[in-house]
Amino acid sequence: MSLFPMDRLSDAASDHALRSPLLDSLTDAQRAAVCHIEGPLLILAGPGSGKTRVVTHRVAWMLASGIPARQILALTFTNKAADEMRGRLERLAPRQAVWMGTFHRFCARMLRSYAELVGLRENFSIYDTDDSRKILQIALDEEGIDLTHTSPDAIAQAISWAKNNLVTADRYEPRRGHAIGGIVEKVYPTYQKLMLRSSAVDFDDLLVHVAILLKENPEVRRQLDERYRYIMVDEYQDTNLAQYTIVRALSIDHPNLAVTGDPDQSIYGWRGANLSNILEFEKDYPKVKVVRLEQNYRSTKSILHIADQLIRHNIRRKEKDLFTDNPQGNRVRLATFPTQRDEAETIAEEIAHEVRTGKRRPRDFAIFYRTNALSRQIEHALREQVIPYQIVNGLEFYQRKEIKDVLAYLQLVNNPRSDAALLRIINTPTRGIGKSTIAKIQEVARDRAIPLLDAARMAGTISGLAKKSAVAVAKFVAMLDLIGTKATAPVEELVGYVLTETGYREVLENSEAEEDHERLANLEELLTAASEFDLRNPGGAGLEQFLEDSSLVADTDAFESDSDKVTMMTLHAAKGLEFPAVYIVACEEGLLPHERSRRDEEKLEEERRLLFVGITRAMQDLTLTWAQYRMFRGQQAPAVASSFLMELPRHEMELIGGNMGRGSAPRYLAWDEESQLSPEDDDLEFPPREQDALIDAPMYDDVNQLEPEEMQTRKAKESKTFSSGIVTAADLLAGKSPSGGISPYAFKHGMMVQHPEYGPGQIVALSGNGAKRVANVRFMEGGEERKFVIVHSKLTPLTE
Ligand SMILES: Nc1ncnc2c1ncn2[C@@H]1O[C@H](COP(=O)(O)OP(=O)(O)OP(=O)(O)O)[C@@H](O)[C@H]1O
Ligand SMILES: [Mg+2]
Repeated sequence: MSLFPMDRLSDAASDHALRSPLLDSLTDAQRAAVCHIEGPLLILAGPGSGKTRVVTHRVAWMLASGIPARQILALTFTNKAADEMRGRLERLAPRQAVWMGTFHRFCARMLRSYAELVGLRENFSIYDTDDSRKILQIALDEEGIDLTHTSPDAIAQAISWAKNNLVTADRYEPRRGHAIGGIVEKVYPTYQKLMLRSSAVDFDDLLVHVAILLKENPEVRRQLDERYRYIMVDEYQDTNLAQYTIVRALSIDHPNLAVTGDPDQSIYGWRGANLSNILEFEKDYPKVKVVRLEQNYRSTKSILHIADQLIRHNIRRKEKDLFTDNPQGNRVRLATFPTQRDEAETIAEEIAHEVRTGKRRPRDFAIFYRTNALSRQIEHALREQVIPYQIVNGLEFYQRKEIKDVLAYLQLVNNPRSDAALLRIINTPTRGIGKSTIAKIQEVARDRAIPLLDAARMAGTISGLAKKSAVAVAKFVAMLDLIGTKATAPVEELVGYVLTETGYREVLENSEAEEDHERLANLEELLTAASEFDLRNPGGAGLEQFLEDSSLVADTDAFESDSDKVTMMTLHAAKGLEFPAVYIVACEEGLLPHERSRRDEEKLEEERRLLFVGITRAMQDLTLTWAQYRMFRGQQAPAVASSFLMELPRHEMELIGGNMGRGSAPRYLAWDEESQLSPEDDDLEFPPREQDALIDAPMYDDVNQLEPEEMQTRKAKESKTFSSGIVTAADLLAGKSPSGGISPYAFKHGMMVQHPEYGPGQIVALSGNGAKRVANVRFMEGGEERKFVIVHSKLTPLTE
C-alpha cells in the first residue's frame, strides 16, 4: 500500500500525519492516539467514540511507520472483535501478519511453544466446560466428597474465580465464612492434578499457565517482551488479574502498551474482571499519555441521552460527557406487553413490516436479552414471519452431542491422555462397555496414576473384569489405534474415517428418528468445517489447530456480520458491536437487573452498565420492552418492570402499551391513552430499589425450556391467566399488580399495612415469588398473625 511513504514518516511524522489519507477520517483526539506509538497510552472514552477504530488505524499506522507486523499484538475480548479488526485492517493495510485475537487464543498459542515449562505436553487438549465438569466430578469422587448443600457448578465457579485471580491450587485458602471453601480446598488440587495427567487445560488455565510461565521464567518473559514490542488491548476494562499480569509482564522492557476502555462498560466483574486495572493504569505507567474521546459517532442524540441518564445512577463512576453531532433521531421507545408472547410476536411483526416495506434489511436489527433462555419465543415468532435470524451463540454447534462425540475421538488421536474424551466415547456408539467396566478401568488409572487409555490397554489383566467386557475394551483400544494411524491425514479425511470406523454414521443412518437425521446433517456440517479448515491450512497435520479452533469458539464467534439476518444475542455478547435498530427485551426485575444482584449494590451497578452497553449499541432506533407476564417454570408469573426503566426520562420517550405502532396493527389489547404515562407521572414511585421486598423475583434461566406439547397446554393456561386481570401500563409502572392491588414487591418487612376486615397490622415475614408471594401479618387487634398471598389480598400499605 503506498498511502504512507515510509521515508517521510520518521522525522516529520506529525506533519505527514496531517496529510495521510489514513488519518483524514479521524478527529484530532483520535489522531493523537493513533500517532502515539512509543510509550504507554490510555484511551479512555465512552461508547461509540471510536476506540476500536483507533486501535485498527493505529495498527495500520504502525505498519506504515515501518514497524514489522510480527512485533505487533492486538488483544481483543472476543474472536468476533478480532475478526472485525482484521477485516478493517485488511482494507487499510492488506496482507499483514499482525497477531490479533483474544487473550485465550494468544495464551493457547504461547502454551504450544512452552507447554513443558508448565508441566503440559505440547499436544495438550483444551477442555470446554462440559469436559472440565467431568474431570471435576472424578476429582470429587476421588476426594470422597458428596455434594449435598452445593452443586458442581458452584465448585467450578469458585475454582474459576480463584484462577482468574491467580490463586493456584497450592495457595488456595478458603475465606472464612465461605461455605464451600473447605470443599474447594480439597478438590481444586486434585482437579488440577487430573487435568495435568490428561495433559489438558480448561479455559481459565490457559491464562493462569501463561501468567505463571511469564512470572517464573524471566528469560522467556524477556524474549516475549522483546518479540511483542507493541501491544494493544481493546476493552481493557474487562481484563482480570490473570490477563492484567500477562499484559504487564510483556510490557516491561518495551512499555509500548496501548489500552482502550470505558469503565462504564465493565460487565464481566462476575467473571473476575477488575475495573481497577483500568483505573490504575496511570499508576502502573506514570508516563502514560491519556487520550479522551468525547464525540460519539454511533448513535442519535435521543439514544445517547437515554444512555447518559441511565448511567448517571451509578455512584461508582467518573462522570464524563459524551456528545454527538448526529441527528436527534426518533424517540427511544418503551413498550409494555401483556405477555412475553405478545412481546415476541409484535417485535417479529414490526421487523417483518420494515423489511417488507423496504425500510430496513434483516441485518439492521438486533435483539438483546439478559439470558439465553429468553431467545426461544422470539425465534419462534421470527420463524413465523419468515425472517432470517442468527443466534449468536457459537457454543451451540460445537456443543451438540454428535459433534462433541466425534471431536472427542479426534482429541484422543491428538492427545491419548485425554481422560474426558475417553470417558465420552468409550461406549459411544454403544459397544458393550458398561458402567462397572469403566469404573474398574478408572480404578486402575487412579491406583497407578496413569491415563485412562493406558489403563484400558490393560483390560485383559484387570481382575474381576468379565472376559466379554475385556474383549470389548480391547477391541475399542484397537479401533482407536487404527484411527490413530490417520493422525496426520487432512482433517476432513480423518473425520470421515472416524465416522465410518466407529460405526457412528451407520447407527444414525439406520435410525428412523428425525433427530438422528438432524444429527447426520450436523456431522455433514462438521465435515464441511473440516474441509474448509484443510483448505485454509494446506500443509496438513492441522489436527491440533482444528481442535483448538473448535474449542475456543466463544459465544460471539458464530456471528456472521456479512449475512443478512436479524442478530439475537445476550447483552454480554453485544459488547463492541453496533446495529441500526436495537430491541432490548424482558427489561424486568429479576432478569435485568438479574436476581443475583438484588442485595449487592456493586452488582446492581454492573447490571446497570450491562443495560448501558445494550442501549449504546443502537445507532438509529432503540426499543426497550417488558411483559407483564412471563413464563417461569411452566407457569405464567406476573413480572415487574425493571427498576432501571424508572431511571430513564420517560417523558422524553415514546411509551407504548402492547402495540408498538410504526405501521403494524394493534393485535392484542386495545391499549388506550391511559396506558401512556404523561410527564407528570414521572414522579410515580415504582418499588424502590433498596427495599428488601424486591427480592425473590424469579430466575428465568429455565424459562422456555418446555416441550412442544407442554407448550400448548401452557399457552392455553397463559391466555386464561392473562384475561383475568388486565391493568394499564401506567398501573404497572406505578407498581400495581395485575390483581389490581399493589405489587407484591412493594411490601417490605416491618411495614405497617391495613386490611379492610382485620384492620391495621405489621408485616412480620415475607416469602415466595411473584404471584405466590406471601406476607405474614400480625394484626394490632388481638395480636393475631395471618398469612396472605399478596396479589390476591386486600392489603394496602400504611407506611412507605
Ligand atoms: N472520526 C470518525 N469519523 C467517522 N466515523 C467514526 C469516527 N470515529 C468513529 N466512527 C464510527 O463510529 C462507530 C463507533 O466506533 P467504534 O466502534 O470504534 O467505537 P468504540 O469507542 O470502540 O465503541 P464501544 O465502546 O461501543 O466499543 C463506528 O461505526 C466507527 O466507524
Ligand atoms: Mg469498541
